[in-house]
Amino acid sequence: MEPEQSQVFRSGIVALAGRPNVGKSTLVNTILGRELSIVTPKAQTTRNRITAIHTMPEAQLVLHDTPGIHDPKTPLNRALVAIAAKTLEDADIILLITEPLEEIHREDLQIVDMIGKTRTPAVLALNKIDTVKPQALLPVIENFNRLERFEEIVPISALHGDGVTELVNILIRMLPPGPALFPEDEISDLPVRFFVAEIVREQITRMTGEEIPYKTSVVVESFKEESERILIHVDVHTERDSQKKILIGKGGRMIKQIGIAARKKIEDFLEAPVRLELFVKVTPNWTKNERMLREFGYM
Ligand SMILES: Nc1nc2c(ncn2[C@@H]2O[C@H](COP(=O)(O)OP(=O)(O)OP(=O)(O)O)[C@@H](O)[C@H]2O)c(=O)[nH]1
Repeated sequence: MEPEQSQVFRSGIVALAGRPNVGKSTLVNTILGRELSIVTPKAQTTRNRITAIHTMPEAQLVLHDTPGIHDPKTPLNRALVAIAAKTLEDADIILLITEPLEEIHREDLQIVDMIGKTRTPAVLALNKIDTVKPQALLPVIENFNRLERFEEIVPISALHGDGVTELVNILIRMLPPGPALFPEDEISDLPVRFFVAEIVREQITRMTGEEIPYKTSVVVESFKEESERILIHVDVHTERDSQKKILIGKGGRMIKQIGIAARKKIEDFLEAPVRLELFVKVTPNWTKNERMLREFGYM
């Protein structure tokens, strides 16, 4: 007997694209049902490509984060735009996430332009619908429909979960048939080091405000499993002495707080006791220097 359509297992890669703060991390967390990626109210915390894997009985979704599309003036931005273009091209589906604004945001149009240069089918998730009246949605949907780039436009609230199941079902239907790309118990193919760095970054963002996180790069220098606990040595690179001072704080108070909060989260994540050592360093021009961008994994 031929298997029914619904019995065919599907799997593939979904590239998540969207401006900072539209709710990509929140959506990934809602889909996965646990806190895996980093959610903060500050923009651009997900600078590297996060891969999250959601395995269901009938399908496996591999979610790739696409870096924001910036004016490619600096080497860092050029590297990010190149990664973005490749992520979109390599995916099975592009999922653009945005908010219901009266007019389409300029940066969304840039992403739509990039989508047009790929052969990848695209879906639009209109997030944060809990923040607008239902009648405000229709004109927004029409604006995006006119671009003729999206196979589906799905209103959702990533925060409250509305529409997320529908969205996932649409994505599953669009995936090619095929076996799971990753073993079932694997949530992410990114090394633990990456998550450790993201957790430290998140705490820096939470505790220092807008400016500092953009100017820092967090690198896990070593990760040793000892008998009693895991010893982790992390370097936080800043561009200037003034930023280092803010990060360290009066009498070392700031870095201590960041370290304590990050350690707790890392322990929750690894389910093991951790000793976290944070070192703040001044590495001038790290965002401008291509060699260092490569070293830090941005290229
Ligand atoms: N009201 C409302 N707020 C939301 C919704 N989804 C996300 N948010 C909020 O929007 C803010 C940004 O969400 P994130 O998930 O961090 O956004 P992001 O797109 O991953 O941001 P970057 O890491 O900067 O790319 C957070 O304060 C979320 O709580 C939603 O459906 N409704």
